[in-house]
Amino acid sequence: MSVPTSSAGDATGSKEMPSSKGYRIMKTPSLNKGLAFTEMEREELGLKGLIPSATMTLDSQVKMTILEFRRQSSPLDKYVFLQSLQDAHSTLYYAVLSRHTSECMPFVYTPVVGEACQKFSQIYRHTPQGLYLSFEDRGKLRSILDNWPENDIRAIVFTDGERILGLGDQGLDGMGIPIGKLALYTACGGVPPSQCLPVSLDVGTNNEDKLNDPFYIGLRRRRVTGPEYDAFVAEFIEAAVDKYGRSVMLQFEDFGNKNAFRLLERWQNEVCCFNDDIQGTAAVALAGILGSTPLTGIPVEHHRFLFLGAGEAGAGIAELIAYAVHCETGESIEECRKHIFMLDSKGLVCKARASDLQHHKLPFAHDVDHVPDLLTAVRTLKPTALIGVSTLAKSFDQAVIEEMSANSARPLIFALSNPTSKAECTPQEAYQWSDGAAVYASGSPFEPVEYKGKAYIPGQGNNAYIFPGVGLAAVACGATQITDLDMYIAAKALAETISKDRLDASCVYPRLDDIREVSVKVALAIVKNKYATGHASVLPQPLDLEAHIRSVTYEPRY
Ligand SMILES: NC(=O)C1=CN([C@@H]2O[C@H](COP(=O)(O)OP(=O)(O)OC[C@H]3O[C@@H](n4cnc5c(N)ncnc54)[C@H](OP(=O)(O)O)[C@@H]3O)[C@@H](O)[C@H]2O)C=CC1
Ligand SMILES: CC(=O)C(=O)O
Ligand SMILES: [Mg+2]
Repeated sequence: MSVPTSSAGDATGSKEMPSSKGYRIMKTPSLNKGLAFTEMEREELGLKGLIPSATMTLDSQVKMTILEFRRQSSPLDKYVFLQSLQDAHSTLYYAVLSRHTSECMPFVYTPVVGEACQKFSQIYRHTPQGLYLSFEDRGKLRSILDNWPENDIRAIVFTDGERILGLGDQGLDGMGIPIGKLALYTACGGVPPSQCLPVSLDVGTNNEDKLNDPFYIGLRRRRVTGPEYDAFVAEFIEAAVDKYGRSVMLQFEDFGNKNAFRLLERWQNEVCCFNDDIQGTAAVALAGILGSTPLTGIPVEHHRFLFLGAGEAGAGIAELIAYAVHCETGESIEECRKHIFMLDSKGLVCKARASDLQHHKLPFAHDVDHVPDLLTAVRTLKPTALIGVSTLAKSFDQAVIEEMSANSARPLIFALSNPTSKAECTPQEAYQWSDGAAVYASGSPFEPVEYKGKAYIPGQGNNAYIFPGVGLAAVACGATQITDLDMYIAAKALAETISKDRLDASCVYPRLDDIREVSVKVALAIVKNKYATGHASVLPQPLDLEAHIRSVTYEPRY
């Protein structure tokens, strides 16, 4: 990024851009070094007097900042503190996030980003953190992209805010999600922050509280639907590809499921895109299942799966499991789906309901009797793995977990709904009600648990283990397409990173503090596949793919 130049006589009225070069440098987050500017830089760049005389290294700045972060009193204060740091001093922000990933991640991402989205209008800080593309500006999106200060964008996360975590329609306030996800692209995947762009597609909201809130900063109208909605999304995607090129990676995030499946089908073979809630979640869940075999003794093809929730996450995970079993055993996908059952808000998805079911549920509408509730489904179907993607807090109750334990010596209990308040059960509950037998994972982070003198670490089964690696892969090889095979490969690569000591604590995911290395492994697996299948545009193929991937990663340093 270059230093903004002084310009007078524009639409800023009588106000002019500051003429001091040093001031403009310090106000540019990616150029600001704060107290780390050297004496020579202070002289040469006109910074004298703008900074106290002390100097500090990046290491000392990180130490000082993490202490200040810890002094913030509420979770939302911590979120705002980190966002303000990102706005003011981005190298320091990414250094803090990269070196204190497990400590800071809950305040950039789930669960606190959920509260931040609910209150996004209240905590809006008047600095551009991404692009807000309003339906009112349809027809002009391509030129609006030129207002963003960076031109070499490689990764975009975009949402229309309709299904923000398990918190429903947040309208424009859902922008907290793309901002948080892209912060993890950089902190966890090493994708350069200048190449990342968060985007909110503001098509209105059906959230009455937002519509009635005088301080809501989004479009004050009910959601755009139908052909106008599709045309607006298409205008954005085409504008992004036109400006940034065929290999710009577009991540659909937190769309409502009536749009998400259709949009993915429409665009997945045309541009480099994926839907994180459908595909990224699928890969992380499959990784946990593959990684659990040493604990359960059950390979994926011998599990019997029951899902609570048959939406984006549920259908995505179920289809990838079937794909994985098909790849492992050679059985047809249809056969592989027969081991997977789903409940939605109307009970068991089954053949008798076929005429009323959404398209994505039909492959799992088996010829079994309808049951209305989870406990009866567990009793009759006898699953060995229970996966919660329902947004229904506390739905895995004692009776359900006990019944699961009767079916399997080490039942898989994945309570993946976000944020924490929506988790189907806590790890404490899962371990206690299964007498320590459950192999548990959650979508949002939980503290380790001690049960009967043994230490358990609840793994975070969150797509954050996948999308930074997918993004890194796409950027490193200029991917032109992301496929289900990529997600299967990513899941296998992630499963291979689980260490013995994590497994000893019944945990089926690696340490979050190791995520940079994990993302390189995920990226390497995908990049190999992209070259093998002709979906890489960085040519000729680098000889050493891992070295190439590492060479494109960003390190926060001055
Ligand atoms: N851990 C992770 O990485 C991820 C977690 N998630 C979480 O998963 C949850 C679901 O997300 P997503 O699939 O995208 O959302 P969707 O809206 O697409 O699907 C939600 C599903 O839950 C079902 N459901 C709702 N209420 C009940 C109920 N009372 N009983 C049974 N089923 C119910 C819905 O039923 P119906 O179809 O009848 O409406 C629907 O099938 C969210 O909390 C989200 O945060 C999502 C992505 C990633
Ligand atoms: C993690 C995530 O993508 C979600 O809960 O929507
Ligand atoms: Mg999501």
